[in-house]
Amino acid sequence: MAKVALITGISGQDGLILAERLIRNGYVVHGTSRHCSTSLVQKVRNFLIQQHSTEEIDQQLRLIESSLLNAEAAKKLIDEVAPDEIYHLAGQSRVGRSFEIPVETFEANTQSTLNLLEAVRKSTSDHKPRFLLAGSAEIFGGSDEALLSETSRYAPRSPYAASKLSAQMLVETYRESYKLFACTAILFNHESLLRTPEFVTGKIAQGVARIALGLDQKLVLGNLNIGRDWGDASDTVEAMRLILSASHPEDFVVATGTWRSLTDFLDAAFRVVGLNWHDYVETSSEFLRPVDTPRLVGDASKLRSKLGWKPRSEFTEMVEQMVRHYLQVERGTASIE
Ligand SMILES: C[C@H]1O[C@H](OP(=O)(O)OP(=O)(O)OC[C@H]2O[C@@H](n3cnc4c(=O)[nH]c(N)nc43)[C@H](O)[C@@H]2O)[C@@H](O)[C@@H](O)C1=O
Repeated sequence: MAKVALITGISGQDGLILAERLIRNGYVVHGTSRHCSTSLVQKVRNFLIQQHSTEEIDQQLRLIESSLLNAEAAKKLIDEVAPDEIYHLAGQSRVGRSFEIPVETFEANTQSTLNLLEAVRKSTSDHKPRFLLAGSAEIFGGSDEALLSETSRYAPRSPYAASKLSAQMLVETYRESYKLFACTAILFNHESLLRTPEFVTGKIAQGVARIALGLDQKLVLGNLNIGRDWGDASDTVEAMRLILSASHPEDFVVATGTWRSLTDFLDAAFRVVGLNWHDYVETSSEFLRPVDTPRLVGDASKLRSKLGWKPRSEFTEMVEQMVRHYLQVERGTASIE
């Protein structure tokens, strides 16, 4: 019997990459989205069709419209799909935006997690599904530790970070008190060709492409004095799979361990088209956050040693692929989906 996975938020960067990986591994994948519009269904299928036949997609993929904010709907979803594994990726993922919509952020990230955990707890199925939450390194946003691990001090500094920390605490509670196989993957920044310009890496890749093609003269950013541990989404998704396949439920930091400044990213991105970023980048207060996270670097030793995870991709190569992809998008020969 094929394993059944439920991916909430299947149309996001991680959801698409994970769906592709699970289908490749023989799973039947049920993916939820708040609105299953024709364009969303097309977006998911268009992505998967690059790697799979139409028959495989028809047999192994089901898309479901579902609001996880409704406890009854979440319960019905779990009962009907009866998944072996749940990857809870849906939510409001923009840190800056969370300062403007804290209530919606908390509902999308925390209430949804509680509803799903409750649905799993109440499920009468013989084998309860394993549950993974896409957590966030932002829970350490205000920390001054050089390398952040599972035991680092929590220091949320945005409504987004607070919502992710609360969701993670719910996962821990259900694991310890109700003995569910529930884990949080504490994700550091991870990028891919699917990264949209709402995030700084996608914005830079798009901006560089537009400047190189003569469509824009400059790229306007916010705070340049930041650095991140930018990994590759494909490696991150592999970590999620490993965490749910482990013998015990545990939380794991997912990070490369390497720090890059935003100007390192700019350097690498502009170099792809033979330009110097100093000539094109400007800053504006429009893109500043009320409180920013200056630096986040993770220590994934636990994931490496216990589950054998190793990031495979390399920073400069990843940046180059993102810029080349956006060059195609801006020339009109590819879509960011
Ligand atoms: C781990 C964490 O990772 C991601 O959150 P993020 O780190 O906030 O990602 P970002 O790409 O929006 O910002 C990175 C940094 O870049 C600075 N920055 C400068 N200028 C612009 C700018 O123009 N736009 C944006 N978006 N950021 C800018 C900005 O101020 C910030 O310091 C999400 O996946 C999130 O879901 C998650 O969990």
